[in-house]
Amino acid sequence: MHVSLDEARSSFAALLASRLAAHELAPLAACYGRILAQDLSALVSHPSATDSALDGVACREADTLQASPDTPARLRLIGESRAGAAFPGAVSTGEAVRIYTGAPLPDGADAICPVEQLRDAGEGHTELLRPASPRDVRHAGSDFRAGEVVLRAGQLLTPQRVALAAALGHARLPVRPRLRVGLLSTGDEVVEPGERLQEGQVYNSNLYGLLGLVQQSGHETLMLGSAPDSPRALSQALERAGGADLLLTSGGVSMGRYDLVRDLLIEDGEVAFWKVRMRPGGPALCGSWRGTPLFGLPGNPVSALVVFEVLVRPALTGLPTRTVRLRAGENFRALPDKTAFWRGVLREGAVVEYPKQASSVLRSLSESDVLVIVPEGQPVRAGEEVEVMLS
Ligand SMILES: Nc1nc2c(c(=O)[nH]1)N[C@H]1C(S)=C(S)[C@@H](COP(=O)(O)OP(=O)(O)OC[C@H]3O[C@@H](n4cnc5c(N)ncnc54)[C@H](O)[C@@H]3O)O[C@H]1N2
Ligand code: MOO
Repeated sequence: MHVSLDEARSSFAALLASRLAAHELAPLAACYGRILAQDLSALVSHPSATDSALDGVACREADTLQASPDTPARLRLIGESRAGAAFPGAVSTGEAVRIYTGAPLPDGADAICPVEQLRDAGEGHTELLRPASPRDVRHAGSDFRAGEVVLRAGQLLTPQRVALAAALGHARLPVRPRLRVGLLSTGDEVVEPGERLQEGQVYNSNLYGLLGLVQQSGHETLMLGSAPDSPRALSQALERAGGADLLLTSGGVSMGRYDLVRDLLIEDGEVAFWKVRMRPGGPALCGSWRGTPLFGLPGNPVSALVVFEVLVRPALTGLPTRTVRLRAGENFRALPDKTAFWRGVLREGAVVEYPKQASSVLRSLSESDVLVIVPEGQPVRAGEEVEVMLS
């Protein structure tokens, strides 16, 4: 019986839940691509003191309101404020302090005039050619305040967010555990790239798609090679994954005599679901083998990678699939009982269909820009908006 996309996602997530529940502390430099496990608050405020956004002078705005090249505001220079060496005194009417970007604003000053708008007036004075601006004062805590939650549990740690975490004052971050994911390709016909290909054989492209996708999702991979179509060879290959948190297989989940992965689960584990209301990827299989969660991806190369994006990645990252809406540049057909994920190409601000949609055409993923999501029985007309995933 075919399950819905939501049922498939929650069923797989439930199988992984206990393994993903823990968290560990990782140094910042090891956090790229990992998932934050707890909310993160700022340990300090930024800026830590009210400071200047420009190199120039700090003064009182009221002294400079009429300043122009013809009627410059003449101010007496009384000192300097540098990052790390604040001016110790206060600025009074008619006075200015030289200041540099990021240096603390002296007491009494409320505005900045940049160096490009200054003219030397001799005798320890400077002339402002335009009014000093309070907008170039950066107030303490205006970016974030100590104690404020700035990053949220579940966020993917991109380089930008790791940089922000460093700015918040954290040296180590609570991250979700890395699962060890065993990857196994199945099929007598599957051959490693670099070897000689006989007629009827196919190179093991699925492995090289899945390897990268698992790593991109923040987890470790364990290469189990490929297994021929025999129950014994299959279980021997999976045994090599001792200690894996998840087994990811490709091929052998459809209706053929040699589609053996499901039999393996029936005999030595449990089937959580088999067949999902989606295309490509209908025959996806999920369950556990000897207590280890197993996801059986279909062998067709497009199906394997699309099922990963739609069903596997959300569970591995804990993040929902990110979609955007685009204008359809042509009609997209719907399937009566399956959500379709058609490969789409961006053209003139709209999305059109990639010409070859067969699940065996791996080029369709390489040459398309998005996966167009067409819900069951709801065709999309040209000009309407359609939801897409980046592929
Ligand atoms: N009678 C039916 N036949 C099929 C059905 C069906 O419902 N009834 N479903 C079709 C669909 S949809 C898909 S998808 C495939 C899935 O089949 P399997 O998961 O059993 O995969 P295989 O039969 O082993 O291989 C399918 C195809 O993919 C190539 N392949 C396999 N492994 C790799 C790999 N590691 N790298 C690259 N390519 C691979 C394989 O050579 C086949 O061409 O079943 C349909 N059939
Ligand atoms: O849906 Mo299969 O997964 O199209 O070839």
